[in-house]
Amino acid sequence: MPTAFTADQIRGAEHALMARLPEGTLMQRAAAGLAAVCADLLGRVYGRRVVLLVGSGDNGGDALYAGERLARRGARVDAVLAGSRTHEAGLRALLDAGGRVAEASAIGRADLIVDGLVGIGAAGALREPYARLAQEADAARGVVVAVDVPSGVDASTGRVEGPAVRARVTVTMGAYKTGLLVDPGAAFAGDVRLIDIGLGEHLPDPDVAALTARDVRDLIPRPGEESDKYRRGVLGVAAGSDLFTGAAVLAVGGALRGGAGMVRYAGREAPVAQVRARWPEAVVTLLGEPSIEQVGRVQAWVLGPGLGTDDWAHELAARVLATDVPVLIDADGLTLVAADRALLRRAAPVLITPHAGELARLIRADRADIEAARLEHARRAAAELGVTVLLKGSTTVVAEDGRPALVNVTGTPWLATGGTGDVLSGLAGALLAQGLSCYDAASCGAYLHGLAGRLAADGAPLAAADVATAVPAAIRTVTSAGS
Ligand SMILES: NC(=O)C1=CN([C@@H]2O[C@H](COP(=O)(O)OP(=O)(O)OC[C@H]3O[C@@H](n4cnc5c(N)ncnc54)[C@H](O)[C@@H]3O)[C@@H](O)[C@H]2O)[C@@H](O)CC1
Ligand SMILES: [K+]
Repeated sequence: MPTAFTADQIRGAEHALMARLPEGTLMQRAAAGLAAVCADLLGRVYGRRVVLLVGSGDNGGDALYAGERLARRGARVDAVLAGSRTHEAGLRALLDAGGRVAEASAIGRADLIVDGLVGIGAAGALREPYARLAQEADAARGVVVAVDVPSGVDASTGRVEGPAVRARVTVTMGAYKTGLLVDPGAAFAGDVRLIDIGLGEHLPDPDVAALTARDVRDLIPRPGEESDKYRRGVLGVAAGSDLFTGAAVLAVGGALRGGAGMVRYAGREAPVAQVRARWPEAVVTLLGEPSIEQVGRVQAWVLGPGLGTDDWAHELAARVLATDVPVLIDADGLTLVAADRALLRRAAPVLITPHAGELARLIRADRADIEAARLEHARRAAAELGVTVLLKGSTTVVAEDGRPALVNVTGTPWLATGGTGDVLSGLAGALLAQGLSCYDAASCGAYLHGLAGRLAADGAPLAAADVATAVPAAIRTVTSAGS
C-alpha cells in the first residue's frame, strides 16, 4: 500500500538516518536521483539549458548538487538565487562544474526548470521573491521539475495558500509526503517519482495511505459454496422522492452491482415505479407512512440520495437511524442530520459520504476551507461526529478516528457528473451489507467507483448509470491483480 508522511515524520526519520551516515550523504543521494530524472526528461543533456530556482534551505542544496551533475554532463546550468542565504557548498560545487548564477530572466529560456525554492521546511504561503518566481516558472515553456514538493504546496497537508509551482514531475526524497497525494497539492505535483535515500526502517506509521488493487482484492467479499442471497448481505435503500426518482434508481443499481445478495428498496410512489421498472431484481416496498416496519430484515441501510428534506423524509431518516445496523448517509440524508444532529446518536456504525458543501453544513465550516484542506476537515468531522467520513471530490479521502486516513487515487474528472454519488452510495452500502467495516467499505467503494468511472469513461463523457454498469468490470480488474 503506498504510504505518505508529514514533514515532521520525514524530518524525524532523516535525523535518525543522518546520525549513522557521513555528513552530506543523504543530499548526494537526493541530488543523484534528481539529476537522473532531469536527464531522462531532457533526453540529451549536452547543450540543454537548465535553470535552478534556489531557495535558502536544503531544498535549494538538492537543486544545486543536481545542477552540478547536469553541468558536468554538458548542460548549461543557471542558478537563480532567491533566498537571503544559499547552500554554500552546493553553490561552490555548481560553479566548479561550470554552472553560473543568473537573473530571473533566464527562466524564460530554459528547457528545464528545477524548483528548489522550498521543500518540507516551508511554512505558509510563499514569500517574495519566491512567489513571483513560481509564477514565472508556470508561464515559461520549459519542463518544470519540483524538488521534494512543489514550492507553495504544504508538504504535510496538500494545502495551497497562494502561488505555487505547477510541476510536470515531482522528485520526492525518501518517502511520499501527504501533500503529494491530497488535492489541491496533488494537482500541482504532476507525476511523482520517489527516490530511495534509505529512510525505510526509520519511518513511523504513515500519516495517510492509498489502497492498491491488491488491497481491495483481499478485502472485497466473495460468495462461497455456502452462500445464499440472505447470507451474502441484504441492503436496504431509503432514497428517492417524487421530485428525484433517478437517485433511487442509481443507488439501487450501484448496490446490485456491488454484490449485495439482495436489495430492499423502500420509498414513495414515483421512485418506486422507476425502481420497479429498471430493477426487477430489487424487492420494493411502497411506503405510505414513513416507516420501515414492513421492509424486512437488512444488514445495512443507504439513507438519503434524492430523499428530500421534508418532515416525511426526516421521519424516515429517524426510523432508519434507530435500527441497529450500519447506515451509510448521503446527500439529503446529510442535510437532514446537519439540521438535527441528534439523529446521529446511535450505537451502530455510521458512514457519511459528503462532498465539501455537505460537509461544510455538517461541521459548520466554510466550503472553500474544506476544499483547501480536505484531509484535516475529513479527520475533524470523523472525530467530532464519531462517524467514518468519505469526503468526495478531486481527491476522495476516508477518515476514521484512530485509523490512518486513506486517499483514493483511482478517480477521474469524468466522474464529476450528476448521479455518480448515488451509485457510490449504493456500491459502498452493498459492501457494508456484506460485512465490511465502514472504513473498508468506504475505501473499497471509493476505489471501485473510481476505477469503474475510468473504465466507463475511457477518455469521454460518461453517464452515472454507466458507472454502475462498469462496477463488475472494476471488480474483475482488481480480483485479477497479481499477488
Ligand atoms: N534533511 C535531510 O537529510 C535531507 C533534506 N533534503 C532536502 O531538504 C529539504 C528540507 O530542507 P530545509 O529543512 O532546509 O527546508 P527548505 O529548504 O524546505 O526550506 C527552508 C527555508 O525556506 C525558508 N522558507 C520557509 N517558508 C517559506 C516561505 N513560505 N516562503 C519563502 N521562504 C520560506 C526558510 O526561511 C528556510 O530558509 C527537503 O525538502 C529536501 O529537499 C534532501 O536533501 C534529503 C536529505
Ligand atoms: K521545491
